[in-house]
Amino acid sequence: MTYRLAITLGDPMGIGPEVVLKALADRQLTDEIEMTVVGSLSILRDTYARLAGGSEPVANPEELSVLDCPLPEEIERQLVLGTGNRASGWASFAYLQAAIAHTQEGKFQGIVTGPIAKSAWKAAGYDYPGQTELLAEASGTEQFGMLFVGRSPHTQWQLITLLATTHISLRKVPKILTTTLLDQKLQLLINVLQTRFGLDRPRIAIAGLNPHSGEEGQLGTEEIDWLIPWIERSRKIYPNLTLDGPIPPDTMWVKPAQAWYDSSFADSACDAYIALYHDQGLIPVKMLAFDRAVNTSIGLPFVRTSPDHGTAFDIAGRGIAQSTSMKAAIQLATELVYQRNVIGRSFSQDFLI
Ligand SMILES: NC(=O)C1=CN([C@@H]2O[C@H](COP(=O)(O)OP(=O)(O)OC[C@H]3O[C@@H](n4cnc5c(N)ncnc54)[C@H](O)[C@@H]3O)[C@@H](O)[C@H]2O)C=CC1
Ligand SMILES: NCC(=O)COP(=O)(O)O
Repeated sequence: MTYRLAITLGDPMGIGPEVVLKALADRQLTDEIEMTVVGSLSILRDTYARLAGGSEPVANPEELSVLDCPLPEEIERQLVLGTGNRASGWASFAYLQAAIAHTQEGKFQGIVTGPIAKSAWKAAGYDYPGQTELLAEASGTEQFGMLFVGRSPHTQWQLITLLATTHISLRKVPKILTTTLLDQKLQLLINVLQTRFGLDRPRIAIAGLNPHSGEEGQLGTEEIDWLIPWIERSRKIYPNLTLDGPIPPDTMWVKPAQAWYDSSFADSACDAYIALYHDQGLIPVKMLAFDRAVNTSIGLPFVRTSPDHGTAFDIAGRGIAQSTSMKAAIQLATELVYQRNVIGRSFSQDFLI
């Protein structure tokens, strides 16, 4: 069987089209699996015309498989390169919807999404916190997670980070974090570590919520009230698992940072890290691996990955966007599609960036 990935352009006025064309110029990447770009051919042609002949190779859209999503004239007129607005939000939403519909028909086994601006979606009337939630809703998935995977170019050690909560205001974090939510996220994480990453007895670290994990209640009581009891209960439920924590959130990232640069620290680092809220997890991930981390949605009935960066409107059209995170997203999606669909196939370490 031939496996196929859909690659959406994301916001057409951001760097999505540029990083897609740069990534697809990499032959090694495109040899592994068939890929179809989902977006507007007119945008791809404009991007190619701007970038071709520059310092970095770019794929020619005429030589790619493209699922064209032509834009209505009224939308096209409102597009402004480097700006996310109602029209660009309309377009990026349409691209993702098309990719989902074709995936559900069985045309694709996975989707790699270009970055979108949530504010542009909102301006276009689409009220979703992000692409993850649309993918979950469209596929009828109630329990899903946002996982970031980055492989160190220095040591090959992998930083795997699950966000227990995602796109919500900081004020809401303590209200939304419950032991039921953590049960669901932990179960999803264990499942993906075992089935997709081959980690049968994973060691997982979980961050505290408060500074110094509450300092025995002096700086906050969530740890004493429910987080420590939840960790103790989870250790009994999953005896094959090592669950460390709650670890003071500032120091939790010291060992991963050491393992990122020096393989002699790999054994003291954990297989995966659970951050309780968006920035607690993504500041260290982006500090270490902004150029190569991949956001993957777990729990969906198909594979979904995305680069970790956003639309970068500030550099759109300048030809200087790095495509390494998009390449890593395509590579990880390829690996996950094969792992889901081809029993027993595994990839060598050097397959991944
Ligand atoms: N997967 C997705 O769809 C994501 C979307 N976003 C959205 O992106 C928009 C902009 O978010 P920001 O916080 O500004 O983050 P951003 O990642 O777009 O940009 C942050 C900084 O990094 C630079 N940068 C980003 N990607 C780069 C690349 N590939 N090569 C070179 N430089 C790069 C930008 O120029 C900017 O200076 C927001 O609307 C946000 O919601 C943010 C993260 C992920
Ligand atoms: N910070 C991660 C992010 O914004 C990705 O969101 P999503 O569009 O993948 O849901």
